[in-house]
Amino acid sequence: MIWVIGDVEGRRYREPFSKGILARSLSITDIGSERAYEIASEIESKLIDGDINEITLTDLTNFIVDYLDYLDPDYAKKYLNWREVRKSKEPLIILIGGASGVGTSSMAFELASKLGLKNLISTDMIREVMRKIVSKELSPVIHKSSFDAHESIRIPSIRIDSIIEGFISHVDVVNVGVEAIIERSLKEGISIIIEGVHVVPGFIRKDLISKNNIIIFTLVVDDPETHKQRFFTRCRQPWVKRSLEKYIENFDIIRKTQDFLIEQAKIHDSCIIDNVDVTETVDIMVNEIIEKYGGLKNVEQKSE
Ligand SMILES: Nc1ncnc2c1ncn2[C@@H]1O[C@H](COP(=O)(O)OP(=O)(O)O)[C@@H](O)[C@H]1O
Ligand SMILES: O=C(O)[C@@H](COP(=O)(O)O)OP(=O)(O)O
Repeated sequence: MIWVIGDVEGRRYREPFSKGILARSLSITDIGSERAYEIASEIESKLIDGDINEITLTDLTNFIVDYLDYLDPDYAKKYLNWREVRKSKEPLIILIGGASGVGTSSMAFELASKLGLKNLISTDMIREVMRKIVSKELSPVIHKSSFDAHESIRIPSIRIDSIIEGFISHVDVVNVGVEAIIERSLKEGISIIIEGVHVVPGFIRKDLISKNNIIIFTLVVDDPETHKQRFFTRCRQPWVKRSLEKYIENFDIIRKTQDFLIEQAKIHDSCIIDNVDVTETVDIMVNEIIEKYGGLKNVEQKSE
């Protein structure tokens, strides 16, 4: 048995070396789960061959980095960068927005797997809970979708496109719930990914979004045909209950909401990603996170 020695607030602890834990921590590189497990086994064998049955977490990390560097310096670099990110005293809160069907749910899942983050919530789910609390009479807009919320606006404004007005009203209400999740995550120190059409640059309270440990991405699908196909691939899954018709009928409106999201992302200088290739989308998000968050040991609020 190899024991790994660490300390929390000066109190020493030890836990058995686990190839599974080590393999999962290598997910940030592009090694792939099978090879990651092989590398974890190779590292374990080297420790045993070196008659090491107790090792500090720091020495184990250095041992892993040296072995990764020997295999491929890029593996070591990605592993080290990610460990820097995880040293921060603040939780990592990742917001992934985008019009319906662009891939926010799928990319959130891929990113969570890559980063080893356990908490992931969709704004659709937040909205569902809020719908139970707020009646249709009191807030008709929350009981609609983002792309048909305009139908619930009782007195449409003459100054703004009614579709965008409906979208704004719908997003604004759901954001009360989104902000509650962000506040809870900050309070508890929980890293989380929040994804969905209701994550819109400029809609989340400035005192929250200005924190350096909160990062927002806007996914888009530039090509309309590719975007439309996404609804077909999603509805192809036998367990998916949402009707394809509803999205195809409202496709032009959904594209209009995407144009609004792009406008908002540009105004608020937030990262826009054309979500065409899964690996590329995830790599862009990982690199952005490491760049923005990696050097922060003690996260402080950005100056106003
Ligand atoms: N980068 C991508 N390349 C190919 N297909 C994708 C990509 N991102 C998402 N998809 C697929 O598109 C469909 C819609 O994605 P989903 O995550 O459900 O969208 P959203 O949550 O934004 O409505 C799903 O079938 C998903 O597998
Ligand atoms: O409100 C909306 O635009 C969609 C967002 O869901 P995604 O398409 O982004 O999953 O929710 P809906 O009411 O269609 O279930």
